[in-house]
Amino acid sequence: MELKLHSPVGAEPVCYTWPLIYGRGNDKHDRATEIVDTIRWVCEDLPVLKLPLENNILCNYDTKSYESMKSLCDRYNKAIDGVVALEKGTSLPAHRTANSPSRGLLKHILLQTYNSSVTAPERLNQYEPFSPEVYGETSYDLVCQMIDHIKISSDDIFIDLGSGVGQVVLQMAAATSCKLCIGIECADVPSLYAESMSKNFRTWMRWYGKKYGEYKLIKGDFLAEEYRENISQSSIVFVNNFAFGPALDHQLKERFADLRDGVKIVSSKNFCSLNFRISDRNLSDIGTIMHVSEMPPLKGSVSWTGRPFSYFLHTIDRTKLESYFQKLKQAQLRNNEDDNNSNSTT
Ligand SMILES: CC(=O)NCCCCNc1ncnc2c1ncn2[C@@H]1O[C@H](CN(CCCNC(=O)Nc2ccc(C(C)(C)C)cc2)C(C)C)[C@@H](O)[C@H]1O
Repeated sequence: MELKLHSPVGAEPVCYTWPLIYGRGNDKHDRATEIVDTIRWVCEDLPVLKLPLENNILCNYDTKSYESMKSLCDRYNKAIDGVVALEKGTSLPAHRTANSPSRGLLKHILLQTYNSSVTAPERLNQYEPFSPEVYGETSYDLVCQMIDHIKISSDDIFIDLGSGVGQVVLQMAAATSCKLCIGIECADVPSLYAESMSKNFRTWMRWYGKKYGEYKLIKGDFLAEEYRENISQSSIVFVNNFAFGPALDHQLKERFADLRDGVKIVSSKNFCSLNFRISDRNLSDIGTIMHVSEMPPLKGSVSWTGRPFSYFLHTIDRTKLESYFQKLKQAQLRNNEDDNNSNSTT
């Protein structure tokens, strides 16, 4: 037994097999709820359908009954076939100029992508600071806040260092105008899931008729020599380094020394002290070439320590170091003048 949903833009229908895998005790992964939410999201894009569907089918259905879900899907499909047929007639079918998904829709698509890809979440270490299982709970909104906080253009290349199953990369590819989004992940299980996440993401985005930028999910160790260039060519670097040790952070600082001025690094632990001041004792610190600031924690987000999470925005700026040496030189020149003056008067 299966349930089909026709695409609002005439792409291939998606199929769910019944019985649906019920959320492992949590409704956010309940595929039946996902089907109803999908119909609601399609209605958001098609106001002509919103009222009739809400009044007729979205008001009474039983997610535990196949018959009820079957009739829900059949009536949705009938309505959609009508709209798609109508659009086929018009000269400029609206969806040909695909738009980016709204933030609400993208959150739903990332959940659908996760549900259809990560079939055994227990195989992922769920104690990660941002476990993929609950991505939509806080990480999604957090990344939205980062997107609002840093100016992003189509000249930008984004990289997520240690990208897990790829949720942040997919979100950035669909939510920003970056010309390329890259994720590098070394562990086997998340990398394998990232492949199916990518496949299902493309299927869902095509099904909704939504556009997204180019992205690459790479399996590898981001410290490997072969990825130095991927990092040095990036202009926006995300690294959730909260649980990284000093050795790993040091290795990352080495890569950051190659980044161009203006490049932004957003992390969950700061790479240099917030009150770093250049002196002749810390000239080799990464702090000499970057400004760092603490970003406001996401409203409502608390970390497992109970304190609100805070984030750090680092911006590469070598003029800091240049002006330090300028001042040093001027100071030396003044000292020399004073010496000369004092010599000449003696
Ligand atoms: C071969 C080998 O294992 N060598 C050891 C190398 C260690 C360092 N190199 C690594 N290379 C590649 N991937 C590695 C290596 N270290 C570990 N990871 C992977 O990071 C993943 C965990 N990721 C999260 C995955 C999802 N992505 C996010 O949460 N991204 C993200 C980034 C920034 C933010 C903000 C802006 C808010 C700060 C929010 C979210 C973080 C915590 C590091 C795990 O799957 C690890 O396997």
